This record gives sequence, structure tokens and C-alpha cells, in this order.
Amino acid sequence: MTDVILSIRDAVKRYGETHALDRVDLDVAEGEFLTLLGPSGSGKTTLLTAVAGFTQLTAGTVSMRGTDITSLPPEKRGFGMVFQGYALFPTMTVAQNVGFPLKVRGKSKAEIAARVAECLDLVQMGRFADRMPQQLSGGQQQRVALARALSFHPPVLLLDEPLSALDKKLRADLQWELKALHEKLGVTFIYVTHDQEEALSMSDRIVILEGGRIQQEGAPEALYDAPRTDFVANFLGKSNFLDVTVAGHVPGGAACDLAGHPIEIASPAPPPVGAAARVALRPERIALGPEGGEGVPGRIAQVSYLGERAQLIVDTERLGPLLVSRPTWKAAIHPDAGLPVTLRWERDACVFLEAR
Ligand SMILES: Nc1ncnc2c1ncn2[C@@H]1O[C@H](COP(=O)(O)OP(=O)(O)OP(=O)(O)O)[C@@H](O)[C@H]1O
Repeated sequence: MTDVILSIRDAVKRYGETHALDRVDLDVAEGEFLTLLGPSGSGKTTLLTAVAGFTQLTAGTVSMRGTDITSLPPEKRGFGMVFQGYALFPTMTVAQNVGFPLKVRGKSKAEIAARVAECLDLVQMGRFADRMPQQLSGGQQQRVALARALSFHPPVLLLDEPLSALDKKLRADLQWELKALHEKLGVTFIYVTHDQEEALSMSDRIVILEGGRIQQEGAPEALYDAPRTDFVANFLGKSNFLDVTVAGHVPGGAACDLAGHPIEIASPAPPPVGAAARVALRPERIALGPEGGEGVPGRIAQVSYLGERAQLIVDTERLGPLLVSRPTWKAAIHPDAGLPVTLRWERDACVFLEAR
């Protein structure tokens, strides 16, 4: 990895019997937008607050540019922080809120005024400098919290579900803005969310946590296209799971038996011949054809219309119910419940998962 700004080594955090973090190793690159993604209780906030200095690790270290900062208090780490619920100081104006970290650092009035104006412009809140927090909408308050966190030029910005209190449309707008701000400033962002779409749309890299452990990490596309485990395949997007037996190796993949029928699965490193394996198959990789074609016969059991996509459950005798997702504009077959269909997919649509 190019220049590492933060290194977390063998981080353990125990609360009684609970392992909130269980031997986490993670390097964060300078300027990276890194997202910690996982279900509730997976350890995301614990990891973020350990980096911030609010949580003392039971074991392990946090280093910043090669210096061990494990026992340094939060204020000495100098990281910017934005947490959910936009905790602005209610008795201070927007400008005073943004200027507060600079005041604490003993900056001059002129310097504070100039930087506050700059930061408020950055988040398009210049017009609101004299307002009180309670006179702002949720999205505006979160913008001010962001300006405040950036005002003192922190090397790292820590964000814990900063958009979770906002409605879907506003959240989507602010996701674009945050991403643009990250690109403009080049500051390292560590972002916590349990929202997979948010993680996929903003991050350079996603770290998936479960039970206090890193399950997998990688660029959004790499993780989505090549999940290693059932958990990742189902947490990041949706998947069908199929059980196959590897019958033989072929160039670039394996010949397999799927419920008594031969299929080929592309893989750079397929499991050994004879192995029973589990594969993930994304719903959008399954093509729907008319009844009687080559493929897996089935019958549409349920249709859920989602606007630009429709999600179908197709009952098959061979493989049980399969989830199929298709763009609604591609309406060669109008998917109605009860319709008999044939399902097909390409050899590179299935991904071998690690044995559990
Ligand atoms: N102060 C605490 N005392 C006891 N247990 C804690 C404490 N903080 C966290 N935990 C436990 O540690 C585990 C990880 O919690 P953490 O808050 O890091 O998860 P999370 O992934 O951020 O979850 P969420 O998305 O719900 O915020 C959970 O099982 C939680 O109950």
C-alpha cells in the first residue's frame, strides 16, 4: 500500500464476555476513503472510537505515520469527528460552532473568521453563519458539523453514521457532496455505516466487519463481484446460494454438478476435484427466458416492483426458490406471477465461496 497514515495491529476490545474487536489488523492509506461496514454490533463504532482515542483497547496498537498513539488522549490525536445526531453546541451560532476548535487551539480572531468563512463555503452554508443550530434542518446541521470537523485541517476525519438521521433523498445528495469534498480536500476519511449502498457508492475501500472481525476488505467492485463468504455475499447486495460438486477442472474454471446437471463455473482457483462447494449467484446475473428454453425451468412465484428494477422469486424444482433481479425497461418478458420461465446465467456469474 502507498503511504500508510494509520495502522491498527492486533486490536482487541473486550467488554466482559463480548469481543467487540477480535484481533483486527488494518492499514489505512493517506487520502483514502475507507468505510467500515457491518451489521449492528459488529464492532464498527468500537474500531472508530479506538482510532479516535475514546475507547481504550484491551490489547493491540494504533499508530499514526509510524508513531504509536495507542495511549494518546483524543484531543492530542487531532482527528476531525462527525457523529450521528449532529451534536452542535446549541448556544453557539453556526460560525461560533465552526470556529470553536480553532478558538481552543488559540488561533487569532482574524484567522478564525477567515477559516470559518472558508469552511462554511466548503459545505455551502456561508449564508447561515449567524443562525443558531435549532434554526437549521437536519441536513444543514450535519453540514455545519462537517465544517466544524474540518476547520482545523485534521489529517483524518472520522465519521460515524453521519447521515443516518436524514431522509433517503437528502442522504443521497449528501453522499455525493461528501464524496466530492473528500476528493477536493484529500483528507483521509474513515466512515462507519451499516448501509451497503452508502458504502458501495462512496468508498475507495470497504472493510466488512462481523463479530468484531474483519470478514473481507477491498474496493467496492472487487468485494461485490468476488465475495469470499456467505456472509459477505449476502450482506453486500443479495445472493442466491447453490451447492455443487466439482467434477473436473477446465481451462479458467471447473466443470461441476448442480443438482444432477452439468454446469461450468469460471474461477481462477477452483476447489479440488470431488469437493462439495457452495457458490454465490447474484440475482441480476440470472437471465429470464421463455418456457422450454435451455436452462433451469421454473415458475415466477412473486414479483416485487422497485421502480427501475423488479425483483422476482422464481420457484424451481431443481434448485428451490431463486431470487432474480431485472431492469424493468427490459421487458421482453413481462414478469407476472404464475408465468413459467427458464433461467440461465453465464459461467462467470457464479463465485465459489470458502468452505465453512
Ligand atoms: N460500552 C460498552 N459496554 C459493553 N458492551 C459494549 C460497549 N460498547 C459496545 N459494546 C458491545 O460491543 C459490540 C460492538 O459494538 P459496536 O458499537 O462497536 O458495534 P457497531 O457495529 O458500531 O453497531 P451499531 O451499528 O449498532 O452501532 C456489541 O456487542 C456491543 O454490545
